[in-house]
Amino acid sequence: MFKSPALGEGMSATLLIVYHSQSGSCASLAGAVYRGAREDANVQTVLRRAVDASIADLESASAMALVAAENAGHLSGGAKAFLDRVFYPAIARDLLIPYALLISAGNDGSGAVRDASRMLSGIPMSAATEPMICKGEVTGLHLEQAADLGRALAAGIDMGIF
Ligand SMILES: Cc1cc2nc3c(=O)[nH]c(=O)nc-3n(C[C@H](O)[C@H](O)[C@H](O)COP(=O)(O)O)c2cc1C
Repeated sequence: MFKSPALGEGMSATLLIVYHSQSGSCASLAGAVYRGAREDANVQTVLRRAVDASIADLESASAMALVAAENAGHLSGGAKAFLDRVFYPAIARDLLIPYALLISAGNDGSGAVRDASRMLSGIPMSAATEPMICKGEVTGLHLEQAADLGRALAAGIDMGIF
């Protein structure tokens, strides 16, 4: 792939993957996104737990993937806390970077998509892809789809689309 023409001098092409996981499901999906994205040598890929992710991580990212679960019909608390923390700082910095949502859910996921989309659109960040919802136990197919998401996001950054 080629170097993004959209990047200025000194800026890096970086995909930020932020995840919150209790049982390990979202962690394994985030890891698959990471592995897929890492295939593109022109793009730096940063994997952060939501509790550790900062506005500085977001500031240096060309795009973000948020991987989180649905809990009680809403975005999981750890992911919500991350968005709460960066919301005003991101607005202040005009961080209009594109994002992708990957939701792990027992049987629904729509509430988590609604919550995350609503908060991110308020910054306002734009959705780079349709939200991906993985229902039930994480399967090999889910992991492959997550890796494909990572590849697609990295390719978009590399080509200067994001
Ligand atoms: C407290 C709790 C509430 C949950 N609520 C929902 C829910 O409302 N809808 C749903 O589809 N799955 C629900 N689930 C299932 C989780 O979304 C699912 O197990 C997911 O894979 C958890 O990922 P994580 O452990 O990596 O955070 C819930 C799980 C827990 C522990």
